[in-house]
Amino acid sequence: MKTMIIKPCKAIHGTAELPGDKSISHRAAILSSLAKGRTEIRRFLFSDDCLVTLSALKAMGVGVRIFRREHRVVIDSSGVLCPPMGSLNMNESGTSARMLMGLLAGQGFASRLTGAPSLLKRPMARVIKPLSLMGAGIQARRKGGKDYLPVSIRPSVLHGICWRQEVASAQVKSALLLAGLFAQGETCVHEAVMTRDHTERMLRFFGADLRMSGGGIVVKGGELTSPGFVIVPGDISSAAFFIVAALVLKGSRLVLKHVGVNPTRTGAIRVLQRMGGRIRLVSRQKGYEPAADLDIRFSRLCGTRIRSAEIPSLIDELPVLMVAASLAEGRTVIEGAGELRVKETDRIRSMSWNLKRAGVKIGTKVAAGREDIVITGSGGIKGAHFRSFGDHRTAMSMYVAALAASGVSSLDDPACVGKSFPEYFSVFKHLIAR
Ligand SMILES: O=C(O)C1=C[C@@H](OP(=O)(O)O)[C@@H](O)[C@H](O)C1
Ligand SMILES: C=C(OP(=O)(O)O)C(=O)O
Repeated sequence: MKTMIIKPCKAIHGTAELPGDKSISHRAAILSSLAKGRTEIRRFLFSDDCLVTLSALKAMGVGVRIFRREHRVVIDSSGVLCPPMGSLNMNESGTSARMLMGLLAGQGFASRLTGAPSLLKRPMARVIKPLSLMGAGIQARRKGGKDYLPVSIRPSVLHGICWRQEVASAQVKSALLLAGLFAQGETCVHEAVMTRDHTERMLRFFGADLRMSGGGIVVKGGELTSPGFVIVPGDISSAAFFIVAALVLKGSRLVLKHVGVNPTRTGAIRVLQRMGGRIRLVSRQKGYEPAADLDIRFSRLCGTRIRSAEIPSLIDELPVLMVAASLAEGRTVIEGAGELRVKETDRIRSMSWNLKRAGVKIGTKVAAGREDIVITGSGGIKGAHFRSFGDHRTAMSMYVAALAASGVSSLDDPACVGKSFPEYFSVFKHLIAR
């Protein structure tokens, strides 16, 4: 898609039901493939990344039937994976790469994972190190003393370990828990800061022997049982763009239906409420994952301090929170934002580049191994030519910034939003038009 021209918009209005959660869609597909029999996944997210996971599972003999118009996937599995022909390409999906590495480490066949150039630059030692301690035979491409994709995985006999997380990463935790299903003994993961717990919830939903013990998550090997069907709630990370747009565009009122509100994912809501954002959770729905409708009204935002311990609960929302901070009154400090440097692109660099163009005062401060972002909000930004840097969250964030800007903007490579939210612009058009 060529450069998109974006005109400022007065307000957004209406009700929308957003696509299913990306993290939960990946997990639903993987666990359904490990459970013998049929599982139907409803409201599955058909984005580039989740399709990567489905293709990899299909390449390992899992029956995958896609009903796109109904947002449904039907998985038929024997409960046992088969050796894939050739390499499995993870394209740009870090979640697929790291979680499948954990899964493949414990299989009785060899495999190889590769990916697109952006993924080949992302760190893999964080997952290879603990998997190797479990006995996995993983050979990575080494560059500058660090591990990257492609990786080759030898069939190995795994044994459980007790692992204290060195990086607050749900992908790493999930890889270890998946490997733990195929390991002898118990596998235990301790987190200093809790990350999204979708894998734990989904494993329990599929009957795995998983419990909390001594502050750690403990899983035992064993078979999974399909619950028959899984309903994926709406993606809070996708909702965040609409929430910020409704908060900053004067006179807006928006209702988002059936959004996942797992507390390990709702840090952005808490931060925006702290900034003065009027966001209400209504019609709460219980289940293996909690959900709710979100009612959002235009609000006057003020700056805040986001603490390091909050980062895992809002990591993917940070780019759009940076937009909210730019449009707020006063200073916002985001402590310990360094993980943003190792996403699809360096999101501190991509967002700083764009926001500076929009006239925002933004800088970083590095001290004692921690990187903070400091934004001085002035209540307004100006239109400019924005760049996606090939990164979906940067593109979607700068689209929101452009809607709120004074003057026309443009955005290159808007098609990259397909990684997590192919219908992004059409949902916005519907809410702007009303
Ligand atoms: O587990 C997951 O589904 C994810 C975890 C996060 O990554 P990290 O585990 O690297 O923090 C997040 O950024 C990613 O979009 C999805
Ligand atoms: C970082 C992301 O995903 P992944 O790590 O799966 O590539 C994201 O969706 O913002």
